[in-house]
Amino acid sequence: MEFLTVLQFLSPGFDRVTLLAVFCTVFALVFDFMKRRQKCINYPPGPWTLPFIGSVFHVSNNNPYTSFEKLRGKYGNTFSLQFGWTDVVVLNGYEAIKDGLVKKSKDTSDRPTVPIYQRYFSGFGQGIVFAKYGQWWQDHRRFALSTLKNFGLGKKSLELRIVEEASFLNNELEAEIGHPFDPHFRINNATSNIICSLIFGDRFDYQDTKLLHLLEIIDESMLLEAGFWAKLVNMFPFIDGLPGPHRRIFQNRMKLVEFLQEIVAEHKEVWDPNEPRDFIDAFLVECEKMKATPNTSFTETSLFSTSLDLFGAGTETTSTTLRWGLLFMVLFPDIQEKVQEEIDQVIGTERKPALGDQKTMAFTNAVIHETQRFGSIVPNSLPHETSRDTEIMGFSIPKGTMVIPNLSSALYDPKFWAKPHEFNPGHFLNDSGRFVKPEAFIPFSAGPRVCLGEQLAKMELFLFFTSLLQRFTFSCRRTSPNPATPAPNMGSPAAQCHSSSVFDSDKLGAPVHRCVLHY
Ligand code: HEM
Repeated sequence: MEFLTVLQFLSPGFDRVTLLAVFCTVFALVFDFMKRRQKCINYPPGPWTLPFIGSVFHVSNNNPYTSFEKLRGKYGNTFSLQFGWTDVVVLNGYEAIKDGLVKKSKDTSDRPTVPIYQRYFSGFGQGIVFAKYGQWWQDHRRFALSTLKNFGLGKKSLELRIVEEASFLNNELEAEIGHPFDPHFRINNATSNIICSLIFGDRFDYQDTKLLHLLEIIDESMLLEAGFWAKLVNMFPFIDGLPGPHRRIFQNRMKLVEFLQEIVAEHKEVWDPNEPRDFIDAFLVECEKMKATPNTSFTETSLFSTSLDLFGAGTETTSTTLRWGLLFMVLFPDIQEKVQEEIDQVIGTERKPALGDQKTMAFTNAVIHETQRFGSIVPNSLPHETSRDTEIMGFSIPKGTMVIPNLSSALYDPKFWAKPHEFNPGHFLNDSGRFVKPEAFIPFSAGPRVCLGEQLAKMELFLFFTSLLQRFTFSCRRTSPNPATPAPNMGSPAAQCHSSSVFDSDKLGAPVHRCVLHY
């Protein structure tokens, strides 16, 4: 107020509100001008910007991929944007993403401070997903990976757990014969049960209303986090306290924390440090070990953020990919038939699928990979940030710039894919029908921040997908409109066929051993 009084003294006749507005505008213009000067030497080109809002209006909220493609056509594979006052560089095509995330990984592996997550995590440490690039992230990522390995990642025990869960899922779907139903949360429940087994040492029944509520919460939060309001709050953090849908994100977060608090309390009652049963037990052992270390990041509060990261990241992603897979089977029945022929040949009808089958099931493997490529469920990865000045594709990028790896642009890069905009399992098969993986296949991103759950997700995708297709045939309900050919990059398949995302099933008699599940 002192400052305003001085201004008022210098400009008599103007009221305080007018003076404040004039001052803010001048400040914004000067700040914007200084930023432009700072960036102009060899900075990636980009569209024009406006003070305060930057170039955000050049990017569609519903389909950023199309906007990025337009901008890429005009400015090239490495172009710049400005979201509010945040400088952003978008990397397009496999070559630019590899240069940015792999070759310059030491410079680009930080995460930006996203205001909505800053509030989201306040008091609970950084977790892993949005942790800054440094000791905390390194310690927690390493601990999570090695603990998940100890509890079965890549081992037979976890494989058997997934196969068992796939049977539960099949039973659930079978129980719906003759009734219309939506598979969304059952598949979520199945994938979430795998990560729950690793973190909490337990699974949840498909009728468990508590878990169902939590899965709905995660689903809602993910939609809200990608929505308009969250973007607005990230650009203008000061509106964070205003009412709006973004506040649900914080409320949902608290519900998840409360759920975890209960589970941790139960664990502590029967905790034996010599025999950790799951991730929570192992984390508590680590907390005990590090108790005497000053400023240790292994505390009970950080257990919440890390576990929630694994729980959230490990549920929706794999489940969404599986639902894309089912939708593609509905849309391409000839491909579904070929997958089933391979299943019948290699696995048969009685034995349960095993990971070892993968090497003799080139076509099924190709279909799963093509589902991931064409579905592109995390189209822009997670945002990165430069932790020091760097150079990507010959452009100078200053420290503190947000880097968006446009993963879809690599997954549809015409240099690597013969028919990038078609669902074509042939992309992963060579002339003699053997499975091959082009290097531009990066749905899990690349570099040090590559998805921590890649190995787990791959195990789950193969075992769940083959189990489902061993038991069922998926097709469009005779009375339903055919689900529209999906436009990928939209995240969830339900977004494409909302009205028809209900399955209906009826059983065919012998000699066909599969049930038909109708979309
Ligand atoms: C099909 C399934 C999945 C896909 C497509 C996927 C994709 C991704 C992508 C694109 C990233 C961002 C990488 C980057 O910043 O460049 C990521 C990060 C991450 N994912 Fe996944 N993910 C999947 C499943 C999982 C599962 C099952 C887990 C559970 C263990 C998981 C845990 C994580 C974590 C913890 C991170 C943050 C890594 C870090 O910042 O160091 N993901 N994932």
